[in-house]
Amino acid sequence: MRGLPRWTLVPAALGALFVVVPLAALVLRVDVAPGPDGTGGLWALITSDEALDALGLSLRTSLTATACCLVLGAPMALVLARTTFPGQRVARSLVLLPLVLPPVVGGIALLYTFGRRGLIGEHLEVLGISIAFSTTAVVMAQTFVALPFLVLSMEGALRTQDTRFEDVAATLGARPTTVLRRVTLPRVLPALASGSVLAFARALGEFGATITFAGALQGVTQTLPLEIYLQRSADPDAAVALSLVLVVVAVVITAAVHGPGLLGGPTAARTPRRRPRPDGTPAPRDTAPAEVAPWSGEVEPWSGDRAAARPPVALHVRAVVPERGVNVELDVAPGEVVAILGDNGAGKSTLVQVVAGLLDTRTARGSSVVLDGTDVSRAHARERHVAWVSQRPLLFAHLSVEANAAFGPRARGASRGAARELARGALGRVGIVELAGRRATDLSGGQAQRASVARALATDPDVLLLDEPLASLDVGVAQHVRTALHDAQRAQPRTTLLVTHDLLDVLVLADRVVVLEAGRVVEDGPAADVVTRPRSRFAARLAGVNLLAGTLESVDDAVCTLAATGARVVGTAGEPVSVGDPAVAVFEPRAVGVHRTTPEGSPRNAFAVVVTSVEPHGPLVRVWGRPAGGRISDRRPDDGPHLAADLTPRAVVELRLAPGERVWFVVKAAEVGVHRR
Ligand SMILES: Nc1ncnc2c1ncn2[C@@H]1O[C@H](COP(=O)(O)OP(=O)(O)OP(=O)(O)O)[C@@H](O)[C@H]1O
Repeated sequence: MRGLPRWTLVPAALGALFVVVPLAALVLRVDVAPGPDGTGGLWALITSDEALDALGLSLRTSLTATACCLVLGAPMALVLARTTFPGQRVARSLVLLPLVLPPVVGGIALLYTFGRRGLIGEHLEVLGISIAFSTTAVVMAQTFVALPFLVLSMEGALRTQDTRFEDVAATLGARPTTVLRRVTLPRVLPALASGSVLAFARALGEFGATITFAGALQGVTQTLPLEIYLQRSADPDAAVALSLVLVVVAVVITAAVHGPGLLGGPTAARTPRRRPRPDGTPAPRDTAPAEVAPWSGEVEPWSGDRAAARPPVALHVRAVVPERGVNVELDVAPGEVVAILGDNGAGKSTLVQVVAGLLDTRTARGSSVVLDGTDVSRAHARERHVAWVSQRPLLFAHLSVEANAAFGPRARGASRGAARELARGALGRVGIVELAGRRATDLSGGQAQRASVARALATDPDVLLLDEPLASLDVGVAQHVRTALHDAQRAQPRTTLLVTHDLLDVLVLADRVVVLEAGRVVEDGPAADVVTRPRSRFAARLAGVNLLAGTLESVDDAVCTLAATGARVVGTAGEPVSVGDPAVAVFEPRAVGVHRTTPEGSPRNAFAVVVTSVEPHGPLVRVWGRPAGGRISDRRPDDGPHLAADLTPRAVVELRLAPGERVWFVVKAAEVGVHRR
């Protein structure tokens, strides 16, 4: 009752009674015992020849109709949920029409299609095939009314499924049919099962379409609902007894769909089953750092068949996706790890999707991907030999960890044994070979992400695409996975694009850094340079330094003046520069002094700022400010550079610094490094 108004109980109870009382009345009307003359009685009535014929026919035809619904309905649901085509809404409405049509209308429609003089029936008749008023007609009538139940149930489940699982399977080399069989269908199995049960139930209870299209011939077309209807006037007791049989069947079916733990009913909540550990303690939950199995650091020998001989490949990508404002061109050297950085929406994932072949060619028109000199732009994701690891592990929940890792090699045609060996080798590389037998759902966040990396490595990809693989992990767990990635790369250098927002990833994993801004490359250089001498605002933020961009106005020996947005910055050039060069001025937050009044004398830069936040930063306090007119007048304050100053807590108290205060940020010219953009 939590949170529910009490009055809802009344209509709810009335509704329940409305369903239960008529059923109770039916049950009470049944004469279980035979009459005084020894005839009648429930058992005799439901075991009469007519009743058994009708029940047998109903079960046979309903099962056949359910099979037809599966064969036709599952592909229909797949097409409706996973494709787009003109007139799709209309097609969907037509498919679901039998749900709202009176069944008798369906029967008439079938008659005019498959009857003797029907649209198709008259041609079949010439061939000696007569459908109407046969058992086949019963099955067709039942299929006609039951099909939408299966389509609706499965389409709904497909629409809510995360299609990235299928993307992963494709990048692992699986063909569409393999993806369907091994990834899509297992994931919608509960919906498929409940849809089938509902279709079976609807077929079993079907009356109107059947009597119109198939008639009522005992043993041929007279199903149980027809038998009940016909007995109603001849023998009401028999009709009631047979109705009870249908009620019992309906109860069993309802229990199968909604009963506890059965076929994905509501009480069978999809919480992943966690196996206890051998010592009896519960299996670990996701993302709990303390529960990540300690990694021994040992690296198992790589047993990939192609690994030893094959040198890493070079990658050239031109990602042009106009709808997303992305236009990026990139060359990656063999075995190089390139970190792709940038703000949210900068185009990092889009770049990765283009390389993986996960965008349709219309969306990514103008894009091209060349691997080791071979143009794979038109190749399907499965043919590119490019593996993709995303922020979520996307492990196939119905498979073990080892089967997940073996998925790629199997999809590429390896035998079971060979795939298993490759999977174990890859799991060993990321330090979780001892988890091979676990279900994928029984892993912590860090273990799952390592398994996901192993699954990618097991295919020995030409290019590894890591799209924020550590972003969803706790710090400690991320460190485990980062180390695993680092060691895997050291053991076998692999051309890699690593999307990240984390400086540690750059420092530990990347050879080179590319920064994207609004779909364009704004910085590209060796990781060490980008971190120590950032040229883009994003890289400066990552490296924890202040950055102002502009054009060099004057150069006097090493001292130069940069005209930044509405301000002049004086600094020292660490490389040869000339007037007119686009350049950036970079300075550390700890070099910034904060003053309440305009400072006097010495070659200093002073920027009027409005304090935007004050936050702890190790033993110091970081004061963030946004230029506020004066030395820097930013026309778009929201886009203006944020400047940081690191002060002692005492200085913050003395200056009474709080968001909204106007102060001066002051930095000596000698502390400002200037370099070309
Ligand atoms: N499926 C999509 N359909 C249309 N536009 C999209 C789609 N996915 C992303 N975009 C848009 O494309 C641009 C680039 O998005 P993308 O996901 O590549 O950025 P990102 O750098 O990976 O961002 P984040 O760091 O938030 O993941 C954004 O403007 C985004 O809104």
